[in-house]
Amino acid sequence: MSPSLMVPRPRSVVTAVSTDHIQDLSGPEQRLLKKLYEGLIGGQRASLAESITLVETQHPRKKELAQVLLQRVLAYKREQESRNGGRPQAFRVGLSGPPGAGKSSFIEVVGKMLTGRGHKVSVLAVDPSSCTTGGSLLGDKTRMTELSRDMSAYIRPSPASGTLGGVTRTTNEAIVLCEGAGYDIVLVETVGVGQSEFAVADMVDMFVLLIPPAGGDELQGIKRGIIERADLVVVTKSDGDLVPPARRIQAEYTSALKLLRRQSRSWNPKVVRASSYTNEGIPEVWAKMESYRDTMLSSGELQARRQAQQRVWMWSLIQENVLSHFQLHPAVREALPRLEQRVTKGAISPGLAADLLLKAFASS
Ligand SMILES: Nc1nc2c(ncn2[C@@H]2O[C@H](COP(=O)(O)OP(=O)(O)OP(=O)(O)O)[C@@H](O)[C@H]2O)c(=O)[nH]1
Repeated sequence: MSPSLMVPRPRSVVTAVSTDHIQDLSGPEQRLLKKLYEGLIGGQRASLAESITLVETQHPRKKELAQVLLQRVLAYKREQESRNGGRPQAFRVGLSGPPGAGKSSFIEVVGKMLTGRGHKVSVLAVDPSSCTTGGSLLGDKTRMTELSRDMSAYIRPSPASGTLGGVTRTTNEAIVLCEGAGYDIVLVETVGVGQSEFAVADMVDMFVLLIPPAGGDELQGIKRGIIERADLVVVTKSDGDLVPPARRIQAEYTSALKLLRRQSRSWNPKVVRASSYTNEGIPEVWAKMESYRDTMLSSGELQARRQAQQRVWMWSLIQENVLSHFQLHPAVREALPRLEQRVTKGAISPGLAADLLLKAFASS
């Protein structure tokens, strides 16, 4: 993109973030940020919840405040990490699977096991249905009832509205806030619908696919592309009558994974079975996750993955922002309906229309 097409950033954002200060913030704003920051790093759930609400806001000034808060939390996390020899302190795990795969039951038992072992666990949801329909695949029913009562756990439903891009951004930011609040395990849950799985795979250290032990049609919804992204596949509900089909699915996925391109030089994706009802296989699943983390940390791949994710995240923010500036630009808005109509009728080529719109955008 030529420099003339670049969108100037609103000045106030630049000032607020780069100086992190004080002269730009009013007294009440400073007090609010101080209260949130101190509460958050003190591990208070109410402050964490309020901080996540702040990053989810659409309000322009509050968005700026959210960025200031994030900068402070990031600085705090960097300090903590450098004390930890540069190793990330938290482990981010993405969990996905078709509706009814047993995700919430799985997260409930794994989450309880982990808090029982002294971990602090947060669960964030990315629900693409709330973006498109305003309804929700993940949020409507009561899920993870026990874990939600656990003081060492924090469960946050998906933001109720916005584009997938917007939800992705706020989830990325919510991860940072959870880690600042001392949650050492962050689980990001999504359903296997639309692009949300790929978005989640791009924001975590490890991506886990949950597959129910049912054949045929129910598995049709699982995209090949997402299986390639899985570091671990868990065949759920492996109990009672479901053990034989669970074994069969395990064998099928094990051979399917062998044919796929490896994502990591040090880790081979595995397929395991577990039951949230009997708890069988649950400690083993966690042991595999830990072994993944140790392997990827010692090979340096985990750190490299995070660095790459930061870049991807930045570029997707830029794309989203540039596009919305473009769409809101007065000259573009004026020319767009007529040009769109002419393109649809075949009067001019899409390329020419795009050029004209970009010129209109760049010229004023
Ligand atoms: N037999 C058996 N059933 C299970 C197990 N885990 C979950 N289920 C059942 O499977 C159904 C779906 O479980 P959920 O945990 O709600 O699945 P989910 O993937 O979170 O579902 P959505 O919220 O629709 O995305 C429920 O009826 C559960 O009781 C299990 O380990 N064994």
